Amino acid sequence: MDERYAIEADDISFSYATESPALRGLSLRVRRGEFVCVLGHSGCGKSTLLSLLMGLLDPSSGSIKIEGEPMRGPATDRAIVFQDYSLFPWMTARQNVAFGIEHSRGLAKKAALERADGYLAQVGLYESRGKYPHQLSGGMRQRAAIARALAMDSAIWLFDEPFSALDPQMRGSLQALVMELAKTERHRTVLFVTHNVDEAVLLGERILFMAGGRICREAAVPFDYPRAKNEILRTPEYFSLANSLAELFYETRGERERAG
Ligand SMILES: Nc1ncnc2c1ncn2[C@@H]1O[C@H](COP(=O)(O)OP(=O)(O)OP(=O)(O)O)[C@@H](O)[C@H]1O
Repeated sequence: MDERYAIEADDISFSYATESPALRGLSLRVRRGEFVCVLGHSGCGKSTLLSLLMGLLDPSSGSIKIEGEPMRGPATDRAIVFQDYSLFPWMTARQNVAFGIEHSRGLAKKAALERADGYLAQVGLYESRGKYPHQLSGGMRQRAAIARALAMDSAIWLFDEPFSALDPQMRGSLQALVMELAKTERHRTVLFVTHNVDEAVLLGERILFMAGGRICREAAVPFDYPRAKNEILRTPEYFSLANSLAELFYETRGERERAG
């Protein structure tokens, strides 16, 4: 068992029933405590990869290890945050967060609700804890989803384009929140899927670029944490990395159709 890696995927392939393969021999390694962003065109297999890493789908070939152990389906060592918030609409923000605590840690309802308040405060949502999802803005709902992931105390966080539907200001404040929670509070392992080059460069320590169901390129991000967007945006390193990633988007357009 290799202690260095939180996630190891070796040569994994996956096909949906009627489709050409969504993943084709993909391999990746994410070190413990590393923040890795995954970029790629729509349809290149990013969400499928996350579903396999959550244990919601099984690879048709290849193997996955989580914290050095063979994948055994969904477990609380991994939490996922989706673009569409995925909160229970009939529960308040507080109840949504408490639900995960109650069921993953076996706490009584009252204790779970009290614990939930702490996590909601951490994401700036304490005042709105009694509101239902439809009473919250998109950004607030995403904060609640992040509080739920915090409450699960999972060592690995998977994000599937969580901020794509948000306006730039909200997106900026949630990016800062995720970086702070992932990097300063405790070293979590994060795999963050996004379409957005700027977001990948701002957040990631390493960027994996996917095309045609596998990883075709990777790049190290040359900035230390904590990072401030307005500082890194002006550097030549930022400009050069963002440009080379934008070029990759251009080069790999239509890749999946060619591969299929
Ligand atoms: N449930 C499904 N049934 C059949 N085909 C699917 C299913 N989910 C995804 N696919 C197909 O598998 C391929 C990979 O899809 P996936 O959602 O993983 O890509 P993605 O990179 O996450 O795309 P996006 O960025 O648009 O979310 C696509 O061709 C998609 O149409």
